[in-house]
Amino acid sequence: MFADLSPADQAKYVAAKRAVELVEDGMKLGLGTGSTAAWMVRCLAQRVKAEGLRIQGVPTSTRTADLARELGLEVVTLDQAGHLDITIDGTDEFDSALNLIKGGGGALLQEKIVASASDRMIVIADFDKHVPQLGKFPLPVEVLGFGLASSRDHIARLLADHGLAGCDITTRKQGDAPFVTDEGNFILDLHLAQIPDAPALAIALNQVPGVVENGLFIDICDRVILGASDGRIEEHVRP
Ligand SMILES: O=C[C@H](O)[C@H](O)[C@H](O)COP(=O)(O)O
Repeated sequence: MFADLSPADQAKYVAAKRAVELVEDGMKLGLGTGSTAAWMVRCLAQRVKAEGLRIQGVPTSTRTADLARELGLEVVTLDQAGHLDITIDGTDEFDSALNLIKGGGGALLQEKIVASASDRMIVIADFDKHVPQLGKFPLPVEVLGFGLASSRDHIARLLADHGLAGCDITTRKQGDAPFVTDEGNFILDLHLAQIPDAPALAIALNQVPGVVENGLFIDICDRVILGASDGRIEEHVRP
């Protein structure tokens, strides 16, 4: 199943496999979204099959739900599960405080709800995702379609107040059409380059009418597991 992987996939697999080792029989899990999280779903399905684990999974996107079902995992909604033991997800960036930028795949809203309903959030990634300061990866913000231009202008003014004047804000596209999230909303990508005060910006963005959620995950992630293509693993725990 895991033969002939590219170095990038080997790194993701190594991190995913390690995270799945922390899963115990009877747990309810949040299943993240993205290429790294997909490896976690595959590794989890393999363990469930081999060891007969009783696991319920709450997916954070239709993509992950489809993959989990295809591999035979039991999929339930967050409300059916109630409380979750662990969410395992990927990230686009993380800093040394284990704050994250997520949403490169557009799943940030369900990811944040699911991670926040979990006792622990474990992030899996390759070493390149570790940054000294968040912001190089464009910050995704999920917004309602109603009043999109007005919300974008409001965000631009807010960024200026946070010392980030003049940053480009783009509407995410899928082909020629706007990208639409699982919840039927749009994504604005904020090209900030650096975010001097991520906790403050995360709170401020969610005050803008029309903003549904932003991709800054502050004080949510408990542990990051990094994998490398040579099998090396590094773990960071939130101080
Ligand atoms: O919306 C997508 C998620 O936040 C992903 O977890 C994130 O973009 C990382 O994806 P990948 O593992 O493919 O780099």
